[in-house]
Amino acid sequence: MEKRPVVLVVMDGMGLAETHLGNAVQQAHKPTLDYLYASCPHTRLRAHGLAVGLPTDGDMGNSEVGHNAIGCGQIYSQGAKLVNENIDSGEIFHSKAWKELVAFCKDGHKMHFIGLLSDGNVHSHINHLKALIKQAKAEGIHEVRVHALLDGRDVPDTSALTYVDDIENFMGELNDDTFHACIASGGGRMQITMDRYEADWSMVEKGWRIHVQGEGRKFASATEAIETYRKELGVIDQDLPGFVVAKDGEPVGTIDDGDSVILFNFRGDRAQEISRAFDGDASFDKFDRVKVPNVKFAGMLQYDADLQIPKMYLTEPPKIKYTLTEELCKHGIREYAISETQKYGHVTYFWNGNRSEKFDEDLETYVEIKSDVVPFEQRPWMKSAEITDELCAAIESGKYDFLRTNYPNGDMVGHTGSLTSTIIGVEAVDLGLQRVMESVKKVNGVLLITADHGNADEMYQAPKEGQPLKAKTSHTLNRVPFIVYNAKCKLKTDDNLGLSNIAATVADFLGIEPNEHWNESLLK
Ligand SMILES: O=C(O)[C@H](O)COP(=O)(O)O
Ligand SMILES: [Mn+2]
Ligand SMILES: [Mn+2]
Repeated sequence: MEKRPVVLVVMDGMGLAETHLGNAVQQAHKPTLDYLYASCPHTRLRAHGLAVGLPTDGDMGNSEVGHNAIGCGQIYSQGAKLVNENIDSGEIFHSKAWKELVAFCKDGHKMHFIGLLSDGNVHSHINHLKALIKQAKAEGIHEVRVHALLDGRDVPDTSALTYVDDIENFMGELNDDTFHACIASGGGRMQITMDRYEADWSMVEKGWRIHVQGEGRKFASATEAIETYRKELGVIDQDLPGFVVAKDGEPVGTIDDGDSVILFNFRGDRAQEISRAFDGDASFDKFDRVKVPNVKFAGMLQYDADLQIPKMYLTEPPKIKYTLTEELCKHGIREYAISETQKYGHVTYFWNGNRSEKFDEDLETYVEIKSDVVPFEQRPWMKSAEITDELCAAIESGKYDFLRTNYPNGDMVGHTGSLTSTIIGVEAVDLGLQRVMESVKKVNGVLLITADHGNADEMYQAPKEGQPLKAKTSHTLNRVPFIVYNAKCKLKTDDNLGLSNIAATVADFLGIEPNEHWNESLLK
């Protein structure tokens, strides 16, 4: 095959749904995508469940597992599954980290659990938290404090109380004369603690003050905080401000010297910054931690093995080998990756099997466009134009053989639950694609277009008879497109094909032999 530059575009969160109702992808004015579907080879891929290493086909896809699969051409058991197995076998409680943390806080100190309180299974699962609390009691811990990040992004938008009630009932049943567990602090996941890719460290600082120092608005319970904020602000769970649970004016669970802290999220992007705040020495300068308690800290997983974030962890992360980048570097292929902050790590860190370091400084170029820190329903176009400017220039420069990008709009705007804004987000992507096509055509390249999972394709929850439609903020279980522009080819259409079939396809178009460990190419 003649050597031509290959460009791969991931339209984050733009899946394929049958229904038109609430489908921002279908409802958008998208002449470019319409043209591509009408005139170019295309197929559908699985982007959820077993096809991306999740426990069951009931699990929706997400960016981590999606970009891992695209970037390594294989299916690895992912965090959600590995933690389940580690807990089911009891191995987790024999890990070095668990033993050290238990021993450290046993006498008169507290064990803290910080994490996303839901069953979304994207960053965490409430069942994992329950298993850890139960075992903490069994091993003689007296005090447990939960710092609950409220979801509403991977689960229904106002479901926080379901999970708060669930964990409080669970802890209530365990509580007795020797053991006391309760919620100590929390807040919406888009307000505190769970920033990613250094988009907004002030979120992490807010979380630190609330969880560690007990500094924030005080309430008698998490329920009171949620109900009060909902009444006052009318916002959905992910946007609820931080709160501290207090009794007689005193926080019930600050993080103090001698305590142990477990971050029970398994996914890495939104877990790294708070981990760095806990693990960081005196040189940590992202915000003023005021006082750093002498604690032992562990993550549910190690979120970046090269950078050792965090140093202690309960579950071994998937060891993703034979990545596309590694293989392309061996062949001297010059790579270019670009996105805006919110998805920058998706096309670098997740893409390369959760490694943020480059394989080859000379062959790889990474570009980050700074994301705005605004509610994305107010700026649904996000940085699509700026990404496109840079990408088109890179394509036309002739300096790169393989270029990739992620347009975040369908996903980031989709998560806000606003159908109108998400339609505009999809239109911004469509405009970007049109410009990318022109550049690809100029250099006689090949353009591949796909998505990592659905989101914008279903903006309403399943309708319930007699009730008004409710916004849906989470991802979907739908298939995603795979489209080839400017290359004559025939694509396979088997129902079992998924994101892990893309790596070999890219290799085919670049004219190199796919790695033997990769799943088959989509080319017939
Ligand atoms: O972290 C998030 O924003 C959501 O939980 C998942 O979205 P992503 O998998 O598309 O990043
Ligand atoms: Mn995504
Ligand atoms: Mn998403």
